[in-house]
Amino acid sequence: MADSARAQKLVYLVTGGCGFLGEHVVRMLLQREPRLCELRIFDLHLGPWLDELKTGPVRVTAIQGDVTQAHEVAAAVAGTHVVIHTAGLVDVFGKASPETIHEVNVQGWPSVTCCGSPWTWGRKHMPSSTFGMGRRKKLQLGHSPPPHLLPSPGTQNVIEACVQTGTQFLVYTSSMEVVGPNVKGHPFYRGNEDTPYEAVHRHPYPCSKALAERLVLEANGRKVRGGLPLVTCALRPTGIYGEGHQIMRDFYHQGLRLGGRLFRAIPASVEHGRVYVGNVAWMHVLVARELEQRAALMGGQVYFCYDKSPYKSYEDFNMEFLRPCGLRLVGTRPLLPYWLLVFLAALNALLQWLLRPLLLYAPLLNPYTLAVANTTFTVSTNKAQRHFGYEPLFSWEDSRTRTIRWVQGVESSSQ
Ligand SMILES: NC(=O)C1=CN([C@@H]2O[C@H](COP(=O)(O)OP(=O)(O)OC[C@H]3O[C@@H](n4cnc5c(N)ncnc54)[C@H](O)[C@@H]3O)[C@@H](O)[C@H]2O)C=CC1
Ligand SMILES: CC(C)CCC[C@@H](C)[C@H]1CC[C@H]2[C@@H]3[C@H](O)CC4=CC(=O)CC[C@]4(C)[C@H]3CC[C@]12C
Repeated sequence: MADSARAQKLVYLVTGGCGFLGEHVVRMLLQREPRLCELRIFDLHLGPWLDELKTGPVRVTAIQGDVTQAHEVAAAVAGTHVVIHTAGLVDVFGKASPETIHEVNVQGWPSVTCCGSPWTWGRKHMPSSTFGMGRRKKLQLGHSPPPHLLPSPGTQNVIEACVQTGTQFLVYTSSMEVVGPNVKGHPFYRGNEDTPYEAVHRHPYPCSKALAERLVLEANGRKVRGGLPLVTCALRPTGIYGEGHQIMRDFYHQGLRLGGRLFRAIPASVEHGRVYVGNVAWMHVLVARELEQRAALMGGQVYFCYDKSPYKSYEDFNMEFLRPCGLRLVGTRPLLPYWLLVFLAALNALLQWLLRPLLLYAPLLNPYTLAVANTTFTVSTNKAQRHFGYEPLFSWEDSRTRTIRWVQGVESSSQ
């Protein structure tokens, strides 16, 4: 590496750096950001694989911490140039309470009802939101509590830490879920960042991501310590797949238990947007790199994460990896009628509620996951290419091969 590049000595922080996406972002930064001199990895749970990174030329600092603790976040952020905030509670199965999801993903404001939904978490109510646009001024998510009333946790902590310690660049991992699918099951077909879509959420996870994204975008332009403006932007991956994808692993094991078969539940015509984890990581690295030079263009913007992965139903897409590992998908049409799936999903939700005092019952199928899996949501955009020159680093063939290899590794390691 050229001395001049190294001389710039950039310090990066990746929150959630030990998660599925976070680990790929960390590895990508080490491979593809020549100006890096220190990489801080902040996570609730640190992985043993971090040790192998500590022998390279970049100083790797692992920090066990909790984003809901303002002082821990501030200590980790102090002295960094760029923060990539991927940490989050990704829970659509009802494992965590709505309050916990909100606290980790957004801020410590336990009494917020999200996005015009009847999903009441507490006393306050927020009106409906309109999403599907790239510009901050169009966001209509209702009124935030006044800042002096905000306790600190979650994404709010990360923003405040940047402001207080003088870190100028913040990249936030948002989600397609910020847009949809909405509770009405409207399809979003080949949409882009400007496609109008009625984003109405009921579930705590998309609500929390939508609120957090708004906080991040609204923070763009705030003066950080030293007087420079904070530059923020948000990346919205669709369903991420690739090495380390827990749900893929679960489907694989379920298929093995069922004698090498999975049973089609969702019509093949329902398309679901997917993106390879390596390309999502690459987009994060590129955004972080370009934010300084293109602050006026990129600050306060949202970008869908996309690549050349084909548009398919959730199950058909998974079979691209599971078929070469010996599984087959039974049925060209769903085996169970949709009304029965709706009934089973509702039954699961009821059982979860009844059993809660005794045990955690969190199956894959619930009314929310059924609605998401059963609604077409695909993106088609080139905004990232136009704004910061993004091209997928991994072709579809490459992404597929890497994922298959990983699933096959899961198989051999579990034997
Ligand atoms: N998995 C997916 O398909 C998609 C994920 N995303 C977003 O990408 C981000 C990363 O998601 P994944 O890697 O899939 O999830 P993950 O669960 O594998 O990673 C999240 C990481 O955040 C850490 N974390 C959780 N709570 C924390 C806390 N209080 N303090 C510090 N660290 C904490 C976890 O320990 C974990 O390592 C999340 O923000 C998620 O909302 C967005 C779109 C799709
Ligand atoms: C037979 C069942 C009906 C099939 C259930 C599949 C579901 C578990 C998954 C279908 C769609 C997934 C979600 C989607 O990819 C979008 C997501 C974005 C995120 O930010 C987090 C994860 C997720 C909500 C993802 C979760 C699993 C599905 C609901």
